[in-house]
Amino acid sequence: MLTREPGATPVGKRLRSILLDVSSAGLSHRAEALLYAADRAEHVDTVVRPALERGAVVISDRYIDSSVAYQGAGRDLSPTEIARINRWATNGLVPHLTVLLDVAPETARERFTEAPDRLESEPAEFHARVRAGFLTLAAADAGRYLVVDAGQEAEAVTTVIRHRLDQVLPLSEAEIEAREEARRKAEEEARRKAEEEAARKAEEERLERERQEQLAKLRAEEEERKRRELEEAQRREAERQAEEARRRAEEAARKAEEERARLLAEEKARAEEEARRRVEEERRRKQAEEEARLRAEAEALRLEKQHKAEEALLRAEEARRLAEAAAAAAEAGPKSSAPDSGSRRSSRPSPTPDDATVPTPVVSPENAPGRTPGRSEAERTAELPKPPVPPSAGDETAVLPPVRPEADDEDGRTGGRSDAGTDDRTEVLPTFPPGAADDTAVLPPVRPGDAEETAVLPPVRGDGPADRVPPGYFRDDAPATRPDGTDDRTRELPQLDAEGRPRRRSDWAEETPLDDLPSLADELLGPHEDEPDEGRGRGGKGRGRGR
Ligand SMILES: Nc1ncnc2c1ncn2[C@@H]1O[C@H](COP(=O)(O)OP(=O)(O)OP(=O)(O)O)[C@@H](O)[C@H]1O
Ligand SMILES: Cc1cn([C@H]2C[C@H](O)[C@@H](COP(=O)(O)O)O2)c(=O)[nH]c1=O
Repeated sequence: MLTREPGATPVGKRLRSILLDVSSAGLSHRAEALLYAADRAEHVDTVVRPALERGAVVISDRYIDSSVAYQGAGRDLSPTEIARINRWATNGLVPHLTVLLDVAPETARERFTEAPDRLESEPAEFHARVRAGFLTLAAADAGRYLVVDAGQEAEAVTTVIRHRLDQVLPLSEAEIEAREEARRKAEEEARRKAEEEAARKAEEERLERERQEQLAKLRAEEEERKRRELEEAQRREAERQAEEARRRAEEAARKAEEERARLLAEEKARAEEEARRRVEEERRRKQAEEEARLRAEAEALRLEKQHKAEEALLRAEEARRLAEAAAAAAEAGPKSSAPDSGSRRSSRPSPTPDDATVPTPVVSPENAPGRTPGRSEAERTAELPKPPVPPSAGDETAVLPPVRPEADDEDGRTGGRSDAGTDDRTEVLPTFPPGAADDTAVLPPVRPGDAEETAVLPPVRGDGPADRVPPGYFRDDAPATRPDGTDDRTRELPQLDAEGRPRRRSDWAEETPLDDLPSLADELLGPHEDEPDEGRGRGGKGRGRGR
């Protein structure tokens, strides 16, 4: 039970007013002390004791110690007398615990909420003695006092006081029930918290499991993704390697094909080159054979012509001798020699004494001795009838002396004889007069069908024996210039067309190695001294004239 002094009872209320009202100023200290004791006696008797008897815990705001401090220490009264009066007034009721809230008088004055009453209006020294009186009482009986610093926070003051009361005061049923309820609540709270904690932990564990499972799933997915990426990379690498291998194989095949093609091309080129070489060798072989054949033919022809020329010369020489013999016989006795001469040349007129030589037999294609059907015109004109030649005449005409220029006579003929003897005369051939040379150099055109006529040349009449042989027996000294300007003077007659113009040499008439062969005159008379060696190739025919 909470109660207070002065004023807890009706009498105490009226006493409080008397005591605290400032209008009571001047109240004697003993009256004041007795009034506070009277209030207390009434209070204990009517309030405290009844409460204590009911078993209540009575907490009273102020009691006997306030009178000892204020009226004993503060005033000029004896604290012991104040204490004895109050023990008497309360019949010796002493509290179990007295809590002294100690605070400085200045602090207490600052906490005033109302106008200070008559005691609060006392000076500071009064309040200082009151404070000292309390502390002395507390110090005198420390077991019953609890001195609390009231200058601290109110909650702190409360805690200190409650703590001390819990040690002194027994628990009430309500307090015991409250404590049991609190314990149950605490246990329930603890169980709830434990369950919540368990649930939280379970949830956390579940979440952790889920998180771990999610992590594991993510790791698995990541590993699967990496595995697939690795497989994809490996697949791509395998494809790349396969593609690379295929490309290399294709490249190798291409190179092999190129190498094969190159080898085939080389083989083909070699074969073609070999074929060309063989063809060329065959052509050269055939050409060599042809050239050999042509050389053989030319050599045979040359030998044949040489032989024929020698025979013709021998016959001419023999004819000349016969003519000279006939002339001598005629001078000696024309009638005796005439028959012999006439018997030989019954079909021809006898030569006159003025003739330098015997009449040259006219050679025609029909009566040309040794004529071979199918020969060319040139060949036919070169062949002369063979006059009778003594067996020994060939030896005499085989070696002819050189012709000396001074032997030529005024007419340009080479009828002079050398001092070497009779054989030399056969070396000196008559020079055709300008007119005669023209007759033989420019022949009438050869027409088809009358080719035989061009072969019958008119006899050349001159002073020398050679003038009496038909053209063709000996080569003309005068150059027979061809219409085309070439200087073929012996082997070929000029070829003229119907109008008398030189016939163009046919395209097919290619030059042959025979062109470079020495002519018959070359063989018989030797090379021309005034011609350069390099000119003897192509212009070999007809050289040696004028010798
Ligand atoms: N520890 C404290 N800290 C601050 N303020 C306090 C404290 N204790 C009390 N007070 C205030 O001081 C004033 C006086 O307090 P309180 O009434 O308890 O003193 P009292 O001495 O019992 O007064 P009264 O003589 O009128 O009974 C009140 O307003 C109260 O709130
Ligand atoms: C009990 C008692 C009190 N007093 C004084 C102390 C105070 O100033 C007042 C009481 O006022 P409160 O506000 O109730 O504290 O009275 C005293 O002088 N003697 C006493 O015995």
